[in-house]
Amino acid sequence: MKPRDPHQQPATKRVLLLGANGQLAADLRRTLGHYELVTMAREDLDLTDLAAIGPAIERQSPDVVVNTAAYNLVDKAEEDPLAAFAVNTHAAGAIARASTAAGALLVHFSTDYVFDGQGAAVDAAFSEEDLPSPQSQYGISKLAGEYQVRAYAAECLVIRTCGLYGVKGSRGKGGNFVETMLRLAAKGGPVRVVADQRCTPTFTADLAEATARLLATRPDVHWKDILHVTNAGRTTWHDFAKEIFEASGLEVPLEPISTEEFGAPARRPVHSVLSNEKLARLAGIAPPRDWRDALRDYLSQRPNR
Ligand SMILES: NC(=O)C1=CN([C@@H]2O[C@H](COP(=O)(O)OP(=O)(O)OC[C@H]3O[C@@H](n4cnc5c(N)ncnc54)[C@H](OP(=O)(O)O)[C@@H]3O)[C@@H](O)[C@H]2O)C=CC1
Ligand SMILES: Cc1cn([C@H]2C[C@H](O)[C@@H](COP(=O)(O)OP(=O)(O)O[C@H]3O[C@@H](C)C(=O)[C@@H](O)[C@H]3O)O2)c(=O)[nH]c1=O
Repeated sequence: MKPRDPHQQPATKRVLLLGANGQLAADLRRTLGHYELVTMAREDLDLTDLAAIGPAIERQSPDVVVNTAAYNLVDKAEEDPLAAFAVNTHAAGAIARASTAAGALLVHFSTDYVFDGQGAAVDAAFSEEDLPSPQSQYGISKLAGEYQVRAYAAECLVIRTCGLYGVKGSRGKGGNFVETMLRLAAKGGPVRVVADQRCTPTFTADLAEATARLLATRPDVHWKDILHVTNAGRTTWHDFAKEIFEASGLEVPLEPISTEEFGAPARRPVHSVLSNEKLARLAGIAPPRDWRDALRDYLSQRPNR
């Protein structure tokens, strides 16, 4: 273990990026590219092999470990919760222990699905101090992962985010919501989308930018903190789809439906808008732009698929 003065914040030099083939990782490779960046994907380290995690991280001797790896299949996790817990909870704990042993700060990502949003006002936004109440195996496994990380990492930052879409597309999900909507539109519709779940879809480029700023400035947060980082504003999945079609100049029949009508196996939060207030107040980092601007930027960057 490298000796560390807890009162001195070390300069970040060597960053180990886990989950390196994912969509968020693709943007982090760019925004963290000025560091000595070491990347590990599944083929380098299978995170379900808990015993392999410690030695693999120790070998790299990182100053910072950034863990983007996750089991993201929300519905499938209901029938195979152990698969979700293996990566989202137990691997997260092993990564935290290994980061502590290496003297590294751990940056770990979590989700709005730790909340249920029951009874939340339309204009409400969850703060980091609000009590989580996950409704799905995925959400429970991610919340348990947060606890593992905060219990075992000497220094960590848990970044909760929401509804990610990035140019690379989610590896776990095989794409993202925007691409799914455009694919359904290409078939002519009607596209039916839930209109009773409110959240803030977030462009991975903006999250990766905010993460890089957090690392660069080492702000006045306690390095065991949770921080919410999403694009600004709020919408429903239905209105997000509407905006995707409008911004793409597509006229597609779009029907609002209820969560019950959609009938997914996993329960999702009815309201999971996250407040970025702490990011601005403690970290002094301007919250990412409005979700509509981010979406337009994404649409201009996406390759023609
Ligand atoms: N996607 C979303 O909408 C949201 C995501 N988040 C969180 O943000 C983070 C990043 O998500 P995102 O970039 O979208 O996810 P991706 O699915 O794009 O990337 C996750 C990566 O984890 C890797 N992984 C999964 N299982 C293992 C394993 N056993 N061993 C090694 N690697 C593994 C995958 O590897 P491989 O490429 O080989 O499959 C994949 O590259 C995650 O923590 C997620 O929970 C939070 C809110 C919303
Ligand atoms: C494809 C589709 C989805 N939906 C609904 C299902 C769901 O409630 C919502 C969003 O669809 P998704 O498939 O993106 O849902 P989901 O996989 O639950 O998305 C979540 O992924 C995990 C990893 C997170 O952490 C969350 O922040 C969130 O982004 O839209 C429709 O109503 N119609 C459709 O045609």
